[in-house]
Amino acid sequence: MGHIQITPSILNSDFARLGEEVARIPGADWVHVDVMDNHFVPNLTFGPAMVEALARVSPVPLDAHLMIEDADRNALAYVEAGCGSVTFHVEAAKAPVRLAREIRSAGARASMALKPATPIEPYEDLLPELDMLLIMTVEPGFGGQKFLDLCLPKIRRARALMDKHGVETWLQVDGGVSLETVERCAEAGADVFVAGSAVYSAQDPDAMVAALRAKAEAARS
Ligand SMILES: O=C(CO)[C@H](O)[C@H](O)COP(=O)(O)O
Ligand SMILES: [Co+2]
Repeated sequence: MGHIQITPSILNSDFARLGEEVARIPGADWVHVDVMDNHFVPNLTFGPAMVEALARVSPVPLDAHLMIEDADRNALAYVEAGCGSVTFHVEAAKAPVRLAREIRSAGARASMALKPATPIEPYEDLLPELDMLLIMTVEPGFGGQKFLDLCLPKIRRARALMDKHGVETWLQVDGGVSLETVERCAEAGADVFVAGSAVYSAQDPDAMVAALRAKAEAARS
């Protein structure tokens, strides 16, 4: 299992002041950028030009979460925009192995996401192709939703499969992660934690990053 990483999502931050919003979380490991196309999910956010502008000012690297159809054709634009990690949804990729290899060849970490109802087992053999697996803990589309406890067994099963294959793949959780739920995720085997509303609704977002990290680290020991 990798070290604990905290990745605030800017989805619930102030879109009119994005440069200032990312400057409020210097203690984060990554900034999580939720790209939505109004087709794969019923919501619309940023495209590559906006992400490229954010990458230029962010104090930490960008972790793009692509909730877009036709990931095969569109994912590389986010590597070119300067993201250090690019996550595509397996439900939106026609050729996930080829896509993961293309993302890696282009110079970013390759990551694949699973919606809550998508099982991990059919994708076990893909784990060595991935730098990170994202297990969604809400239905993708919106920030501020309630954490789905029904996803915890899948996190445990994914961690067991990673151990079985001896891979270094990080295990990210995204959706409803807060001081109330972060321990459950860490105990189940997650090591990378996305938190949007928990971080940006806090008085001091960087202190919330530290508090989430402390809870996750304590849950693991
Ligand atoms: O991918 C996402 C939604 O589809 C977001 O990353 C996620 O919901 C973060 O926000 P919150 O922590 O408020 O749930
Ligand atoms: Co996300």
